[in-house]
Amino acid sequence: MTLVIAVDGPAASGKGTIAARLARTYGLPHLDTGLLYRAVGVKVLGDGHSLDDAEAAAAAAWSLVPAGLTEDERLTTGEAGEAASRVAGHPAVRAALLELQQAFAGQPGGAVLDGRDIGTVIAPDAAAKLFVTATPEVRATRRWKQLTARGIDISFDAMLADIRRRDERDAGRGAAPMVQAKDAVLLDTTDMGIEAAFDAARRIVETARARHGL
Ligand SMILES: Nc1ncnc2c1ncn2[C@@H]1O[C@H](COP(=O)(O)OP(=O)(O)O)[C@@H](O)[C@H]1O
Ligand SMILES: Nc1ccn([C@@H]2O[C@H](COP(=O)(O)OP(=O)(O)O)[C@@H](O)[C@H]2O)c(=O)n1
Repeated sequence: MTLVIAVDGPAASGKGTIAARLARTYGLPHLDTGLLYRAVGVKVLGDGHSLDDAEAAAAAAWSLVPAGLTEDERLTTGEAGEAASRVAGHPAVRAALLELQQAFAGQPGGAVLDGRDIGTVIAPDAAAKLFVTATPEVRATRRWKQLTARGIDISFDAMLADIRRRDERDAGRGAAPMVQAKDAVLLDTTDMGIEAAFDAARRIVETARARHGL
């Protein structure tokens, strides 16, 4: 068994920060799977299609080139997050992105992936599974600070409404809904700073490593 770490959770819970630090700590490659859905959503909009057009979204997903997504600033906006969550509801889009994610998780040396369905669908046999969460208010505050620091103008109330809407859509969809895997450990970071959250995450991974002899 290899060390595959699945980090799932709702928007702005800190899963990406935790996943990136775990990857550095254990010397593993990291895939932010949200970027794949963001890239599909942005492509659909850029091509002038409706986000409800499952066929156009699936075509965008099949033609996706994952290289360079982390450097693409267009994928970090609130609109990209919203578009991502709309196209993510199409089963054909999820099917198109499945193989790529499973290949990443299946690398011989192990991997860290963060998203919504890593522990449930992409890597159900992952050695360590975390479900990172925090209250909507705290998550909206984190995302608001992150976006305003980049000069993006959005009110806190609009941010909170965005977060709540996305939570509802992601948890309520039929295809691979956001849900904590039965064997995932819940990490509520509402009252934790980044350091404390990371320490807690590392302890969860250490326990899983010991259990699997990794
Ligand atoms: N425990 C924490 N306390 C305070 N801020 C945090 C914490 N974890 C992450 N952040 C900050 O919140 C924002 C969203 O974190 P991120 O890791 O991108 O979330 P996600 O990947 O779940 O959307 C970032 O600006 C990050 O630096
Ligand atoms: N594994 C994943 C990752 C993201 N997504 C979708 O993509 C959207 C954007 O994901 P993200 O992880 O980039 O969003 P944030 O949590 O960073 O705001 C989510 O709201 C989900 O709808 C998904 O369905 N499955």
